[in-house]
Amino acid sequence: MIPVGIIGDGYTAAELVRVLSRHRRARVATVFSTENIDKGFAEVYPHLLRFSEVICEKADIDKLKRECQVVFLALPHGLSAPIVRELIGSGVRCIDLGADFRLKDPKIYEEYYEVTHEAPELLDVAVYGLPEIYREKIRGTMIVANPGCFPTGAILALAPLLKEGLVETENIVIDSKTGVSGAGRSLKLASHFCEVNEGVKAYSVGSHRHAPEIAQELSFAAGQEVEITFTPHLIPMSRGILTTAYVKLRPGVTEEQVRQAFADQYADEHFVRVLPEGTYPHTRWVYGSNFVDIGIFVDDKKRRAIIISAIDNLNKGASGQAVQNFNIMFGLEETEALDFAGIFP
Ligand SMILES: NC(=O)C1=CN([C@@H]2O[C@H](COP(=O)(O)OP(=O)(O)OC[C@H]3O[C@@H](n4cnc5c(N)ncnc54)[C@H](OP(=O)(O)O)[C@@H]3O)[C@@H](O)[C@H]2O)C=CC1
Ligand SMILES: CC(=O)N[C@@H](CCC(=O)OP(=O)(O)O)C(=O)O
Repeated sequence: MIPVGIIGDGYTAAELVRVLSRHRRARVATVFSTENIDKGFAEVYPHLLRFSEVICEKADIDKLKRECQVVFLALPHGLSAPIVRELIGSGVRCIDLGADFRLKDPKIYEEYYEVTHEAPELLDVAVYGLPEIYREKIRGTMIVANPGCFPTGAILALAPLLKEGLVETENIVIDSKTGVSGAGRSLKLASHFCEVNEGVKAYSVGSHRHAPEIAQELSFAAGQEVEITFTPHLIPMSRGILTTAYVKLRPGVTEEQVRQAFADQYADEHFVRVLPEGTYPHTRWVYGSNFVDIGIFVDDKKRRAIIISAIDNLNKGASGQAVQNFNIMFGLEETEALDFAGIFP
């Protein structure tokens, strides 16, 4: 069994422990906490009773170096970078669920996250952990930058079209709706029941931190700079992200070419389900699972494609994808511990 450590005991850590509890080759050796030290993880999250015996501990990086082959960092941005530097120095591989290693340009990171990057020399060492695009690089890396939740849904919806040069690289509009668990477990006014229930609102309009991450990865796919407008909306549900993206078709591009681009890109991708024509994703079809569902509509008259994706923000948007990356890094079956359907209805 491969001993793994988890730093953090929030929602993504809980989803990691849930997924890893059915992993046949991994054992959660330790979970670090600040507020639940000495409590059983299943006491903090009773849905994990009988699925986890691990006790929350005070952070001790030396213990991770001694006992773990890989560490999942489930911390707010800014905290992971110095820890990752120390761990990889001792040969411990790291999967960072936060944002510290996703943006290749430290200036953009500092502009959007408003903190100085503490390990900019590692940005080129880290591999962006989207297996459907970077699988080969993920295999050999010491650091996986697990993607943000919105970027996972948006990039998988658009990369095939940009890679094939089928759509314009400007004026791409990406509209996402997210469940509240995306904000984490710690208490915040914006995720208070009365602030969220029975309503929908846009937030971080024109300034969300995931916009440069999406633009970076779509630009890599296109081989040229891609310009996007991204607006997230908070929806009164616990899990799930539905993303609707609008792109302009290049002259002469046909619906068949659009559909073929998705078929080609995702033919062998277990976790990407391109839905049949006329069927559009529902967040409940991926609830609790590592799947991303994609629906395609081509409006030939308006020369526009509308691509819709659905993910579970805590699973494919965070912890499921992190375990998928772990499986790839350690040469395991990529679907290990992850091959289950969502819960519906
Ligand atoms: N929730 C989601 O859907 C997704 C989250 N992510 C990212 O994953 C990371 C974890 O998110 P999530 O689990 O949802 O967040 P939570 O708020 O649920 O948990 C955050 C964890 O970080 C710990 N923490 C906070 N501040 C400190 C500190 N100063 N020192 C040490 N530990 C600290 C918290 O412990 P304590 O409260 O005890 O201080 C808690 O264990 C974040 O970077 C997030 O942006 C990525 C994709 C999706
Ligand atoms: C509902 C909600 O607040 N969602 C979060 C998603 C954060 C996240 O998952 O991403 P990082 O890892 O990049 O912080 C947000 O919009 O900031």
